[in-house]
Amino acid sequence: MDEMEKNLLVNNVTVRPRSSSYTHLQFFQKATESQDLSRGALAAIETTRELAKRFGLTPDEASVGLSKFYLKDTILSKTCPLVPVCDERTLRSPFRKLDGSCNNLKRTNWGQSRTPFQRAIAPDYADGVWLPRRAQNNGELPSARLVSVSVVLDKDAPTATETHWVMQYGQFINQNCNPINFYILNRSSAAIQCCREDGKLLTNPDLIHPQCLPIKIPNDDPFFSKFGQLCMNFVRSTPAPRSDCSLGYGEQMNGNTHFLDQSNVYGSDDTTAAELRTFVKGGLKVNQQQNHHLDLLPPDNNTETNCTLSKPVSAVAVPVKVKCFKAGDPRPNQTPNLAVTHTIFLREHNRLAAALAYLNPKWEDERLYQVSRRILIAQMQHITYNEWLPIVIGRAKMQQLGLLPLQNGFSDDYDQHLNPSILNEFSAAAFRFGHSMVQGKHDLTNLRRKKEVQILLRQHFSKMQTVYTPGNLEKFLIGLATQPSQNFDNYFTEEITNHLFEEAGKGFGLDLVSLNIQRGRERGSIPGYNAFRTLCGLQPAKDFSDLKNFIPDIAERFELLYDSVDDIDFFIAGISERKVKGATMGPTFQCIVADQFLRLKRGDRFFYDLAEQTGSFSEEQLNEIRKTSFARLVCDNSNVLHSQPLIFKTESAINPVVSCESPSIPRVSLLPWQEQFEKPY
Ligand code: HEM
Repeated sequence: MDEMEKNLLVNNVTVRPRSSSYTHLQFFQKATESQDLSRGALAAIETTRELAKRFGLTPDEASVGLSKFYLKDTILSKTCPLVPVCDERTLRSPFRKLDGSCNNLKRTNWGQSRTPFQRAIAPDYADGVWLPRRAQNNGELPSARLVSVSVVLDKDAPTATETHWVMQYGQFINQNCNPINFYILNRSSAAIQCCREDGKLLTNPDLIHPQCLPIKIPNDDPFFSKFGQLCMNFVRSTPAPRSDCSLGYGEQMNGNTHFLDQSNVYGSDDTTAAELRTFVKGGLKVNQQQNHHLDLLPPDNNTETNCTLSKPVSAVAVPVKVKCFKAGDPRPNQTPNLAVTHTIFLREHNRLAAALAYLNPKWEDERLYQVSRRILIAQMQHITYNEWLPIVIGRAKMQQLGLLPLQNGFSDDYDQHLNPSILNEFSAAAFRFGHSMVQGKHDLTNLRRKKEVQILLRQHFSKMQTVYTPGNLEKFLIGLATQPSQNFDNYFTEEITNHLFEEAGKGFGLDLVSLNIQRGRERGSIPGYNAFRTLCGLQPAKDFSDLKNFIPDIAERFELLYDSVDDIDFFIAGISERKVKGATMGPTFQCIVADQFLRLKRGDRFFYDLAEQTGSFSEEQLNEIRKTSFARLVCDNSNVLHSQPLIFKTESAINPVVSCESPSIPRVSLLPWQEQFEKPY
C-alpha cells in the first residue's frame, strides 16, 4: 500500500484542495498515531484474508474461526494496541482521562479513543472479513445513489413543536463520541481520490487505492447527469486493531473517546487537549474579539481549509481575521451553527473556571481546568438525558429503560460489565437520523426575535465568516431557538443530498444520503434492515408486501430497487419507518439509539449522578447540576436576553419566552464547589 501511495502522489491522483471531497475528508482525524494503528489493523485483515484463501476457508471460518488466533508472538505483534495500565493516582482521581481509558477498572480500554466500535449484530462482509456487503444472491447491491434518489425527496415538512436546536444539539453530541476516520496518503496531507477529476470512474487498477469504494452515479441521475458526474468519491473508514489483537473480521476505529465526555471540546488525547489550553487559571484558548464582543473559538493555524466566504456570497471584502476554528474534534467548521454551539460550550468552560477561581483563589490552573471540565461534562450529560433524549427516543422509552434522570438523590446504575463503546450500527446508521432534520436554510434572527436573513447551507459549509460578524452569533442562536427542525422522514434538504460541501461555482457537491448508505455497506456491520427488526424484537418483513405495515408509502420503491427484502439497507429503511408515537424516530432506529444511550449512562463510571465513585459529586453539587438547562447555557454565554425555558421546544403558552433573568430558567450556583465544601483530591 505504501508503494502504491507513492505512485498515486507522483501521478497526482489525490483529492484536489477546495473540492467537495477534500472538504469531506479534511474533517476527520489525521493524527499519526491513528494512521499507524489502522495500518497495523489492515495488515491483520489482509493476513486473515490471505490465510482464508490459502486454506480455502468459508467466510464464517475466516471471520469467526480465525479470530481464535492471536497476533501476539508473530511478526505482526507490534501492530497490537497497548492495553492501558491505570496507576494508583489514576484510580483515585475524580477526573476522567482525556483518552477515556481507565474508566472501567477491569477493562481499561473500554471506551478509549482509537479503539473499535462494538457491534450489535455480527457483520455481513461479503468475504466474511473485509469486503463490503453484497446482495443475498451474491450480486451487487443497487447503487447507493440510485437508492437515495429513489427514496428521498426534498420536501419542506417542519415539525410543529421542536426547534432547530434538536437537530443542532444532536450533531454536537454526536461529535463527542462518534467520528469515523479516513486514511491520508502515505502519511502526507493528501486525501484519497477514488474518481477521476472529471467525475468518471477510475479505470486503471494501479491507481485505485484499496480503500476506495466510489459510489456509482447512474447515467440518468436527475441531478448529477447535468454535470456529467458518474462517480462520487468515497473512502472506506480506517480499521482499528481488534481489542484482543486476533485475526478475524475487520473492525472500524472511533477516533474520539466513546463516552459522552465533551471530547469534542477538550480533545481525545493529551496533545490536542494541551493545544487547546491556556494553562492559566484553568482556561481554554479563545479568539478574543474587539469592542467587548464575546470570545470566539480559537483559530486553527494548521489547516489548509479556507473558511472565508466566496466573493459573490459575501459581497464584502473579506476581513483578514477570518480563520477556521479549532476545537477538540476536527469538525467544528462543518457549519456556522455547529461552530456557534461549540462556542457556547467553550465560553461556559471559561465562565466556570473564572467563577471557581473567584471562589477558590488558592486553586492552581490544573485543578480549575479539571473541575470546570467535570462540571461542564455533567451539565451536558444532564441536558442530554433530561431535555434532549426524551424528545428523540420518547419519554415512554426513557421510562421503560430507566433513563430519565432522578429528581433527587444518587443513582446506583453503574454496571462494570456493560461495554459503553459506540455501536457500529449506531454510528453508521441509526444516529444519522438527524440528517433528515436539517434545514436547508438557516435563520439569523435578531434580539427582537425577528428573522433578518437566511443563509443557504451550500454556501456556508466550512465557511466561518458570518460567525465573525459582531452580533451574528446571537442571531444564529436565536435562529436555532425559533426555526423549527425538519421532521424525521424520508425528506432531506437538497443542500445535503446534492450540494453537500459544494465548491463555489461548481453547482454540485456530494450526497450525504448516498454516503450514509455506502458507509453502512462498507462497514460490513450493517446487515439488511430485517436483521435489525429481528434484533429489536420486531416482526421482520417476510416479503416486500409485508413492508407496507411499517413503511407504508415507500414499500413499492424498495421492491423496484432490491432483489430480496433482506437486502434493504438499514439506513434507508430506518428513515422511511413510521415514527413511534411521542418519539422522533421509528421503532428500529429507536431501539439502537436507546440501547446506546443506556450504555453511555450505565457503562460510564463517571456518569454525573452516580454515588460512591471517585468522580461523584456531593449531593449539594448534584442538586445544582440538576438545575442546568440548555437555555441557561445560551443565556449565560451570549448576549441573548430572552429565551423559552425549554429551548428544544418551540415557544408556546406553556413554554413562553421569558427574560434570561427569570427564575423559569434557573441558575446553577457554584457555591458548593467552594473549597470548604469540596472533597479533598
Ligand atoms: C448540517 C448538519 C450536518 C451535516 C452537514 C452532517 C454531515 C455529516 C458527514 C459529512 C458525515 C460523514 C459521512 C460519511 O462519510 O460517512 C456525517 C456523519 C455522521 N453524522 Fe452528520 N451531519 C449533520 C448533522 C447531523 C445530525 C443532526 C446528526 C444526529 C443527530 C448527525 C449524525 C451523524 C453520525 C452519527 C455520523 C457518523 C459518525 C461520524 O462520523 O460522526 N449528523 N455527518
